[in-house]
Amino acid sequence: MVILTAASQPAQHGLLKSVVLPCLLALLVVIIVQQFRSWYRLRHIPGPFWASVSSFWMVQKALTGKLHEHLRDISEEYGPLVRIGPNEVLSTDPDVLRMMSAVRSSYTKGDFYETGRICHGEDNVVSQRNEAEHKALRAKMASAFGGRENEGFGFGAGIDRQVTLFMNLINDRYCSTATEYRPLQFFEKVSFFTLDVIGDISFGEPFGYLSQDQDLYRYHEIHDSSLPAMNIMSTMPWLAKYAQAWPFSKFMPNEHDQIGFGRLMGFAKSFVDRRLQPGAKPQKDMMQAFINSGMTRAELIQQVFVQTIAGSMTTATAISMTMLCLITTPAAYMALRREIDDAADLGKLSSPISDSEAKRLPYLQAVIREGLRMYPPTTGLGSKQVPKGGDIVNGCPVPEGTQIGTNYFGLMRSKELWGYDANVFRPERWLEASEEKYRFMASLVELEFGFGKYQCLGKPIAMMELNKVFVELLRRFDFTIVNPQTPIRAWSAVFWVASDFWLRISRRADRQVYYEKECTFCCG
Ligand code: HEM
Repeated sequence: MVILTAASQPAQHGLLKSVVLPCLLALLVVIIVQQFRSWYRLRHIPGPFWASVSSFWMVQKALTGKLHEHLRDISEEYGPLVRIGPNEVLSTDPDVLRMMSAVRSSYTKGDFYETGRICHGEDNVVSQRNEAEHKALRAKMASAFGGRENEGFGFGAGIDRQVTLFMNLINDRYCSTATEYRPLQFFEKVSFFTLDVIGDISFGEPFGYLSQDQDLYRYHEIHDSSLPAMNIMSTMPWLAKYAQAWPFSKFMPNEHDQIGFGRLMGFAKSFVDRRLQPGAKPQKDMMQAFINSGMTRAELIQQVFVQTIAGSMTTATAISMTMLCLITTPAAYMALRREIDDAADLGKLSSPISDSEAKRLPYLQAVIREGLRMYPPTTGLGSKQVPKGGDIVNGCPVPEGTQIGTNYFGLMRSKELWGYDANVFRPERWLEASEEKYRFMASLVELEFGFGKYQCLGKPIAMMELNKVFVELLRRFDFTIVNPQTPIRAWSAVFWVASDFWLRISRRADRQVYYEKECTFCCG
C-alpha cells in the first residue's frame, strides 16, 4: 500500500506539471488579456483606477448604502463622463441623458434592466430590453396611464379616498396630546398610503394597509431586506441571470409563499384570473383598461408586480423626504402653511384639495420640486447601452455595447447646475427664478422620472399624490421630530430604504374644522 502510494506520487507530480499547471497558466493569461482588453477599450475615459479594472469598486461602494454619494463625488472630481466599471460609465450631463432615451434614439435599455425581471423567463415593461416589444407593451398601457379610460374613473377619486383614510388614520390613532404620546413612524405609514393608492386605482380596491394599519404579509420587511441583494446585482447585472436560474431560482419568492413578494405573486395570479374569467363584470380601474387594450394574461400578471413595486416606494420616498426637509426648515414649513391657510380662508381649497387647485399654489409647487431635487426617489444606475458603431459622448468616443448609467442624486446636487447652495433645501430658488430658468430647472427635476421612450408611466399619478398629500397634512397637523440627532435612517439600494422616521403629531389648535367627523378607526 505504502509502496503503491509512493510510486503514484511521481505520476501525480507529472500530471500536475504536464496538464494542470499549463492549463492554469493559460487560464491566467486569458484572464489577463481579457482584463487588459476591457480596460483598454475605455482607457481614455477618466475615473478611479480600480473602477476601470473591476466591478468590485462599485460593489464595495454599493455595500455602504451610499453609492449615490460616491458617484456624486467622482462626477465632481472627473467631470460629466466618468468610468465606473470595466464596461460602465456614468453621465450626469442632462443633454446626454435626454439623447439616450429620446423616442428615436438607437440606444437601448442596458444590462441594468435585467435586475427588473421579477419572474424567471418573464419580462415586464421595466425589464423588457427588446425595443420593438417594449414599444408595443407601452402602447397597450398608454390608455390606462392616461386615466381617461372608463367613464367616471380617474386617478383623482382613488387618491382622494386614500388620502382621506390616511388623514383619518393619523387623526384617530397617532395624534399626541399633553397627556398622550403616540409617535408614528412616518415612512411606514406613508408607504401604506402609497400602496393603497396603487391598489385602489389599479385593482379596484386598496390592499388594506391603511385600514388594518399593519405591514400586511410582511411586505415592507421583505422588500427592505431584499434590496441589498438587488443593489449588488444592479452593479453586476450578469449576476441577475444566475440568481433567476436553477438552482438559485429555488430560493426566489414563489406564488405559494404566504409573505412578501411571493404573496404578491399569488395575489397577482389569482386576481388576474378572476378578472379574465368568462362573464367577469368589467370594473372601472387601470386593470380593466389594460384588459381592454389586449394585454395577455402573462403581461397582466407582470404588470401587477410593476405597478405595486414601481409605484409605491418611489412616491413614499418623495413624500417622506420632502416632509423631512420641510420639518427641518421652519421658514419653508411656515411659508407653505401660510399659503395653504390663506387659500383655505379664501375658499380656494376643496377637501381633499383638487389637482388643479394645488397647481395654483406656487409655494407648494416649489416645495414639491425642491423635495424631489434634494432626494431623487430612484438611485439605481438605469444604464442605457451604446448602439452599434459606438458614439461620441461629451467629445469622447464610446464603443458600442458600453453601459452608460446615471446618478440623479449627483445631477440634482450639482453646484454647477444649482449654485453654491445646491445641498440646501430652499424652495425659494424656484420663486426667484426667471420664467426661462424655472423651465430649465423643472426640466432637470423631471429627468428623475426618466425621459422619452422610457419615461415613467406613473408620473401623473405620483405628481397628483404629491399635490394632495402635503396640503392635507399641513392644514390639519403640527409635526415634531422625535430624534433630532438622527431624524431618519435612510440608505440607498436602487431605491431608498428608510426607517425610524419618528414623528410626534398633534392636531393644529388653530384649525379645528377638519376634526368634526366620524372616527373611522378606533370607533369602528
Ligand atoms: C416620485 C415617484 C416616481 C419616480 C421618481 C419614478 C421614477 C421612474 C424612473 C426613473 C423610471 C425609469 C426610467 C428609465 O428607465 O429611464 C420609471 C419607470 C417606470 N415607472 Fe416610475 N416613478 C415614480 C412613480 C411611479 C408610479 C406611481 C408608477 C405607477 C403607478 C410608476 C410606474 C412606472 C413604470 C410602469 C415604469 C416603466 C416605464 C418603461 O420602462 O417604459 N412609477 N419610473
